[in-house]
Amino acid sequence: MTYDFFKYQGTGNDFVLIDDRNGAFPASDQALIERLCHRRFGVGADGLILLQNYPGPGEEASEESDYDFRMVYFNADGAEGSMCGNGGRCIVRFAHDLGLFETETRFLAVDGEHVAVVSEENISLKMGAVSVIEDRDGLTFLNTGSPHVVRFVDDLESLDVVAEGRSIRYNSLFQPGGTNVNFAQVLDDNTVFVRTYERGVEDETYSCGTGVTAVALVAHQQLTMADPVSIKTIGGNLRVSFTSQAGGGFDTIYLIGPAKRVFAGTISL
Ligand SMILES: N[C@H](CCC[C@H](N)C(=O)O)C(=O)O
Repeated sequence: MTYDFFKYQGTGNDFVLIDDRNGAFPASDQALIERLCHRRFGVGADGLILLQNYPGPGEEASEESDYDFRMVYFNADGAEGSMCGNGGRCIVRFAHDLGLFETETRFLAVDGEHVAVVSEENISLKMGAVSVIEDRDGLTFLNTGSPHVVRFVDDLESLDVVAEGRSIRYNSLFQPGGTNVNFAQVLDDNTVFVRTYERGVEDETYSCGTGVTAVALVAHQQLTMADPVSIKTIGGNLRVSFTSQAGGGFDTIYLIGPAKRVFAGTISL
């Protein structure tokens, strides 16, 4: 079998994208997906994303669920992950490149509906609402589609993100699922530098979309940083805009930044 694939990256968070509208890709083959994401034995990526038809076989679309496509996201370890913000921006660029919509799209992901707008450079992706920011034994924890710890530090450049991140990722407070871990340093009144340890990749990535979204909301709540928050990651710059609710939650959250096609190829099995 052969499968055409495309490689996309969003601020250095990189993904194998496959047009699976015919449903032929063996999505339950975890070892295969892990191998394709491997940087020595495969294409190399932080995750693999399928673009599927909505409704799928046996599903019925209602008027409210008139989606352009469905996003199915796998982490580099081959397991289906929770929501991926940079992957979401990449699949929107992919769907746009495939001609599935012109400027605005609605699609379905594991955490529900997303809308997104494409401009020349940037993809603005609407994220799910966040109802609560928790304190778990002094660690700030929230779910922005994926689970995230946010910790502010003074010297992010020299921090051992993998060692520190891994110890929090496996902390019993977050089991059985574990958590992604973001370390953040305030650079100025509305800019934060973020480095993320990603579960499922089990390493630091160059950028994490749901992670920087989490950091922006915590920066607003704990440090009164104003909307929109500018984020610097190793892989580039992002912006997060949001509305804060009286009860402490957030909605109309947008993750904004570039997403690009890098190359195309063919996987032969
Ligand atoms: N890189 C992704 C996060 C993937 C989340 C994944 N690591 C998990 O928790 O399953 C992003 O841009 O939001």
